[in-house]
Amino acid sequence: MGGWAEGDPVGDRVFLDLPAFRPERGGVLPSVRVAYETWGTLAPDASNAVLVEHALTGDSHVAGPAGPGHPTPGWWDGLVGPGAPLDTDRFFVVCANVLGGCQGTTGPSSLTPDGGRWGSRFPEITVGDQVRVEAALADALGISRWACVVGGSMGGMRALEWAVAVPDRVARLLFLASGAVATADQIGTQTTQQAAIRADPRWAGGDYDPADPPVAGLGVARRIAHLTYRSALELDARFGTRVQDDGRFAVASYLDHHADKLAGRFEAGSYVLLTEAMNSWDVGRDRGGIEAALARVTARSVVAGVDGDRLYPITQQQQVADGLGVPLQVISSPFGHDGFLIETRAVGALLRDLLA
Ligand SMILES: CC(=O)SCCNC(=O)CCNC(=O)[C@H](O)C(C)(C)COP(=O)(O)OP(=O)(O)OC[C@H]1O[C@@H](n2cnc3c(N)ncnc32)[C@H](O)[C@@H]1OP(=O)(O)O
Ligand SMILES: N[C@@H](CCO)C(=O)O
Repeated sequence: MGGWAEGDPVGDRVFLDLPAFRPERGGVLPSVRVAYETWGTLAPDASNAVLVEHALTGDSHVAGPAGPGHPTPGWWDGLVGPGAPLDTDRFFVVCANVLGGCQGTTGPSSLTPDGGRWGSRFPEITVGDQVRVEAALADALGISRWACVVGGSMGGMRALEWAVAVPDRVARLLFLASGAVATADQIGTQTTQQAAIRADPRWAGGDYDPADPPVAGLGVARRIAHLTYRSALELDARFGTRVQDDGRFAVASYLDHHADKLAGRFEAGSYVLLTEAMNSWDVGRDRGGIEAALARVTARSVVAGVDGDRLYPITQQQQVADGLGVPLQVISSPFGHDGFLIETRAVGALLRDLLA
């Protein structure tokens, strides 16, 4: 299907410094740094730009190997590159680390002007705030209208917010494995994850020592989250009741592994802040409700979900598809929510159709 290959041109992570930013719920960030990567070449009229929005623990590194500033290989590696669905011979692909994140964009682990870390002083942020920062990035890059905005899960929220907040700036939209508003189930599992982090004494109210972070709490949060990202059937088929030589249930060992990996690459402060932004997500707030908000969208849209997704059930994408007046595309996958990351062939086919 194409995709990034050794030797292909890839953008290094670059930074844009923005002036003071006022989040909608109060407070002020005296400056905001945005870390982003690009692939391909921007057309002289800037008409070929595609914005890719990463999910909760993702970053700007959509494609390419792991490296400095990219703790993991590209999370949609096969989808970006010459001849790939996001064909870098045609498109200029942009992905920025989200406001509040921890892979180069300003977040709770960033330094304040007084030289300390933001920690608990970091203001509450919303998905709308995150998109306003991305709009400033688009302005700086000279992109007045995206050829396409693409996102899954938390990235789907930002993609939809773009298409609703500034419809004239989004020509096409791929909304994947996400919802128009947080559900009680999502808020419940995410606040439980936050509670696990807060219960770690190292959390210190959010002002933890960066040399001794609350990895135990973050690890428990990831275990809970990871269970919601996969399906019960898949886990049972893979691990069943198997006990490893080290005495651990195989599934517990698998979750330990994912907990350790996340704790090694992610900040607990960003985890709490970003899950709270997801908890407050409601595209219809202050817009007369979800239906009225979706009616603002002018982008040619594809809405897709994963059939076994227990976290963002397909009914949530059906609501968005109905509101946008498009058919719902269902990706069949045993993996559940993580299907949006794993089923790149199916996602690629949707992208090719949308961008044809
Ligand atoms: C846009 C974004 O969201 S970006 C962020 C996405 N990336 C991540 O979240 C990174 C964490 N990983 C994941 O969430 C998922 O692994 C995905 C979606 C990326 C990939 O899913 P899959 O390919 O199905 O991988 P899977 O969940 O099976 O995990 C494989 C890992 O588990 C390990 N593993 C499997 N069984 C066991 C076990 N019994 N004990 C310990 N480890 C185990 C494998 O060795 C492998 O380790 P590695 O990733 O260090 O190589
Ligand atoms: N594995 C994804 C799932 C959230 O959508 C992540 O960690 O971002």
